[in-house]
Amino acid sequence: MQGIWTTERIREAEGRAFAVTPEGELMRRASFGLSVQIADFLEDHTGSVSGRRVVLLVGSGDNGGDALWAGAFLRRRGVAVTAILLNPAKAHAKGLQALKRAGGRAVPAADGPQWIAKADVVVDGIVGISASGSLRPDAARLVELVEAPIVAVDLPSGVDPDTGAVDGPAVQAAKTVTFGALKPVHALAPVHCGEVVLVDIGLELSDPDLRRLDIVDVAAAWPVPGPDDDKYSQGVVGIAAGSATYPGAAVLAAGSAVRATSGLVRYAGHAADVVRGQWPEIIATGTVADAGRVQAWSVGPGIGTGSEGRDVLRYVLGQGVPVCADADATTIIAKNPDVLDARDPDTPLVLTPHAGEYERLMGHKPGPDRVTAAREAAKKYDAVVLLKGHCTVIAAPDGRVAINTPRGAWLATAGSGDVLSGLVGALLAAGLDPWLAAAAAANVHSLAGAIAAQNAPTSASGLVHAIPEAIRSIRSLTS
Ligand SMILES: NC(=O)C1=CN([C@@H]2O[C@H](COP(=O)(O)OP(=O)(O)OC[C@H]3O[C@@H](n4cnc5c(N)ncnc54)[C@H](OP(=O)(O)O)[C@@H]3O)[C@@H](O)[C@H]2O)[C@@H](O)CC1
Ligand SMILES: [K+]
Repeated sequence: MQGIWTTERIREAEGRAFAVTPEGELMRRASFGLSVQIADFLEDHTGSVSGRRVVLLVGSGDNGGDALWAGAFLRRRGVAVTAILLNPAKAHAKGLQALKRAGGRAVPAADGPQWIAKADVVVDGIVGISASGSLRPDAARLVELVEAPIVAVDLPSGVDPDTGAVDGPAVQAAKTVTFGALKPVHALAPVHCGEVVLVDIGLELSDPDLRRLDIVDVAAAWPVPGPDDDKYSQGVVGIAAGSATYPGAAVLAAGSAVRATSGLVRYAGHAADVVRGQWPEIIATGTVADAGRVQAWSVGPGIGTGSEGRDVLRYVLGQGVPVCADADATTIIAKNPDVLDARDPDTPLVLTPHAGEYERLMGHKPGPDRVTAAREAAKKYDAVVLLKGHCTVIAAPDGRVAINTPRGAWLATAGSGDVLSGLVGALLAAGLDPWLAAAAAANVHSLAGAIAAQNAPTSASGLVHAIPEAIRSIRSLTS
């Protein structure tokens, strides 16, 4: 798993590193690594390094210092470097001196536009981990003029380092070069960061605040049958979804569970005939009480929020097995919290709200800090909370948080959530830790979306059919 640390933790680690390294050494490591990455970027995008024109946007702190020092290193490789100083009096003095000594130019913001127009690459050294709020007007005016690709220093300026929130003008980078460790912005604002490259500067950090699942983690977690397994030993999942009028949710959630693992899938609900017709391998019954034993339930999509849905949810919560409560089940819980009385507190519960369902559950919107929002809901409901959005945040009641960074936005299609709930249910039935089950499901869900879409719109059915290919491609990395 990739660890991600908040800016507070990064600063603490920097403080420890400062105490044992010569003055300026950390910045030297950071800016040298940055210069190498900028040169690589130039090579990739223009075919050469020497003779190219790089413009640095330099703010008033060490982020600007990194940019200035990197500019000095790039001069040695024959790059023409111009620094636009947003606040000349506060520009990093030693970095500025180094750039000038190396033959670089420094100009005030008023002269910026003419240099920006001629740049092959623009480097964003406006602000780093001490950022607050979106870009200030002087910086925003210059960024707006940029047509060349931008390489961001540490993080794209204007994006909140700890939440990834953007509430005004912000840099949209093609590449972000960060130092020491990944920060939340890198997982939560992928569109603004572009490609993220981590330069090691020797920070020592443990116990990440957040995590991002590597594809190898997903491959290792995904249940694979052994020679002694049969259809029961791999986990039987029950799907309670859909209705006679709207059988689609049932077909998608149950089909997704079929595709996810080799365990048995039971379906219970009014869409039994349709489900059986689409998926002959599913044992389908009319009611949850008739469904037989399962190792986990996935309940909610399309069951309605009336008394019947309530009874179904109460029944599955009382079975002493892990439950993934999705869609209508979330709304039922929000409106009738007493249904949770049926739950044995020791059995895992996974809730999968989108922002609107979150608001129903918590009485307020998730807000810009989605990690804290998911953590609060996980605590309140003593459940794993998978907060849907462009980036999915998965919080466990014990405080663990995983971020699933999307692969494009193709998943924003009708029925996509039903597919996710089937995946989570199948992994819960296979016995995965519920937080890992939710995170791994989100990961394969987004990969299946990318495979199904192939740069054109896809459907939830397309997603279901792409699940085996997604699992295959993940497993190919480890086998
Ligand atoms: N420490 C280390 O070991 C290492 C650190 N390294 C580097 O240092 C960076 C952190 O540097 P830092 O702490 O000096 O502050 P930084 O982020 O440059 O901000 C500067 C000032 O900008 C202002 N400002 C705030 N918000 C703003 C906005 N929205 N738009 C515009 N301006 C805004 C605000 O000042 P104000 O104008 O409010 O007085 C703020 O104080 C880090 O990201 C990494 O790149 C690396 O070299 C590795 C070693
Ligand atoms: K920056």
